[in-house]
Amino acid sequence: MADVWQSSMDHAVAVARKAGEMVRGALKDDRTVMTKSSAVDLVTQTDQKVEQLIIQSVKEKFPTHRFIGEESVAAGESCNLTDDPTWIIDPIDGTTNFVHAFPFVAVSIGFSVNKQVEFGVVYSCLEDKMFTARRGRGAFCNGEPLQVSEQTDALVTHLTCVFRVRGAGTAAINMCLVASGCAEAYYEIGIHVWDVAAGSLIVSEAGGVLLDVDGGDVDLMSRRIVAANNRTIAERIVKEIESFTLQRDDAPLQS
Ligand SMILES: O=P(O)(O)O[C@H]1[C@H](O)[C@@H](O)[C@H](O)[C@H](O)[C@@H]1O
Ligand SMILES: [Mg+2]
Repeated sequence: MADVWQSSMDHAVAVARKAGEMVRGALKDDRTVMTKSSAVDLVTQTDQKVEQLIIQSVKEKFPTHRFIGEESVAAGESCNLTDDPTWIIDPIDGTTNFVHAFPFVAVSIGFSVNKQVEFGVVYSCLEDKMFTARRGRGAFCNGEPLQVSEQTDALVTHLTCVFRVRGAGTAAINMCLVASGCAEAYYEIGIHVWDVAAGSLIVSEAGGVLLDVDGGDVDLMSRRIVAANNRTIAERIVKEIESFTLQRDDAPLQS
């Protein structure tokens, strides 16, 4: 990656830290649910405030960059990835955790150019862990290099009856667990591009493998992903799970 994106990445890390402070503060006194479109799809005022904080601060520094943010899309903005530099933002990944004070909550910022993720930042707010990756330059947690595990006996961070299962309740942190070598794999159908844009690069830069749940190449707009420490485990998951298709994130908006 050309060094031209380093200042964007530095800004992403700084604003993710600031956003994390806001999330930690709100955990103490502002976890009220504003809307609930399903049992798992909650929105709080903090989700919206954090997204605004990130977008405003990026706009000031990089006025030509574009955005895909969970709350902006919920408010009706389009979710199309173009070749332009684009910040893909999940202000609180793990909103249900946040509402319950379950201590795994992340700010996730992916940055894509020419539809390719160039860097990813996941800040696990309560653990105070800053996960970062730049394409071709490795993945790190608080500055320490990350490497996926060499285990062949898989611990998986999502539901399946074949593997041992743990789950943090946030796609971004689940993927960082794989990148850190604490779990061998994560898969999910139903996630969105903002949940996995940053985490997917962190996994692949830590030496992991990404697949679609049908075994093809991963497509960040398809709402499905398998992330594993190696291809054998990724392919075993593909074989074991029953896949299905959901409306893509970039499907045309219904008029
Ligand atoms: O909506 P937010 O941003 O909190 O994120 C989602 C998580 O990332 C999923 O892993 C998880 O399974 C849920 O779908 C959750 O909603
Ligand atoms: Mg999310």
